[in-house]
Amino acid sequence: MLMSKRAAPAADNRPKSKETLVSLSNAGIRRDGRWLVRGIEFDIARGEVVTLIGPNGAGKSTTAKMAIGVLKADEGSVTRKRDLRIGYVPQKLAIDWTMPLSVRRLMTLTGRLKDTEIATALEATGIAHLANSEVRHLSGGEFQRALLARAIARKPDLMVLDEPVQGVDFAGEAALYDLIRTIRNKTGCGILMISHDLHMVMAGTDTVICLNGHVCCRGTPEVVSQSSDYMKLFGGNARSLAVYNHHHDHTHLPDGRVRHADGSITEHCHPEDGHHHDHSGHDHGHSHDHAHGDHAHHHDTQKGEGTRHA
Ligand SMILES: Nc1ncnc2c1ncn2[C@@H]1O[C@H](COP(=O)(O)OP(=O)(O)OP(=O)(O)O)[C@@H](O)[C@H]1O
Repeated sequence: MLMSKRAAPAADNRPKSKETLVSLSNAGIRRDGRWLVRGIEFDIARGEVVTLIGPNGAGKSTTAKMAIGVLKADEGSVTRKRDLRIGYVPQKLAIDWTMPLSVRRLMTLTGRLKDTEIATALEATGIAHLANSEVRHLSGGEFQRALLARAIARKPDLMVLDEPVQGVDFAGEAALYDLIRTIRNKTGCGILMISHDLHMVMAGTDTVICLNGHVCCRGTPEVVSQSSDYMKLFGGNARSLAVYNHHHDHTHLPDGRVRHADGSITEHCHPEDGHHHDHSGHDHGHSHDHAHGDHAHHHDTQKGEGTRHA
């Protein structure tokens, strides 16, 4: 399907030479009698950028929180390198925007930092000149840079970035992805990034994992970007075509069982189920013919709307 012509969804063929920072094995989170995500399998190695994509409500944030231990897996296992240092940039930040807050203060809200550490981090994200600026006056791109600076100041082994380009215009977005790549190259940290826009993942991602309550598919973005179908969908006019389709032929029921196209119900997916196909020739669209809850199956991501969550 869209990520890889050959790779089965659960198979992970990446070389294992680099130090593994986090490893999820058959991991799932259950709330109110419903599996939010289930059967999640992936590793993040040092220096690797893994991006989770999927529609709204697919479980991307839930999976990231499970990976870093904010949420505990209800089944399966999540293992982290000993003393793993994590820099987390959440999707939403509980900030009282009516209160004055400088960038410098934002950096130290959750822990002390030396002046030199603050200066180095702001320098690295290109906003050293904004150290004393009011956070509420920052542009979307500057705000995201401030959050990145805050995360890298503690020299994490793993950075987790939940929608790191929200509220950022197109040019700013490209610059931010460059910056994220530079941080990875300079520090060698692993990066787990979340996006619901397939276009975004082209920038410097090693592995894309498409979620929809479970791992639909995974692979390198190169495979996608080199395919003529991808070009048709995303080339040239990529921004307005940030809609992805892919085909599922089964439904994950709230109790974890699976209902197939023929109406039969089994405990697990069949190997030949939709997201397990060899998808060569598949259009790189993403049209779900079944529901994993009530999320939208086509989504056109509009950026630059300044969605800063308070
Ligand atoms: N604590 C909770 N209790 C019950 N349901 C929850 C809880 N947290 C999240 N959910 C539900 O789990 C599903 C996955 O949520 P999650 O935030 O992980 O999705 P997402 O892929 O990050 O979505 P988005 O792209 O909209 O940010 C959603 O349907 C959400 O409503």
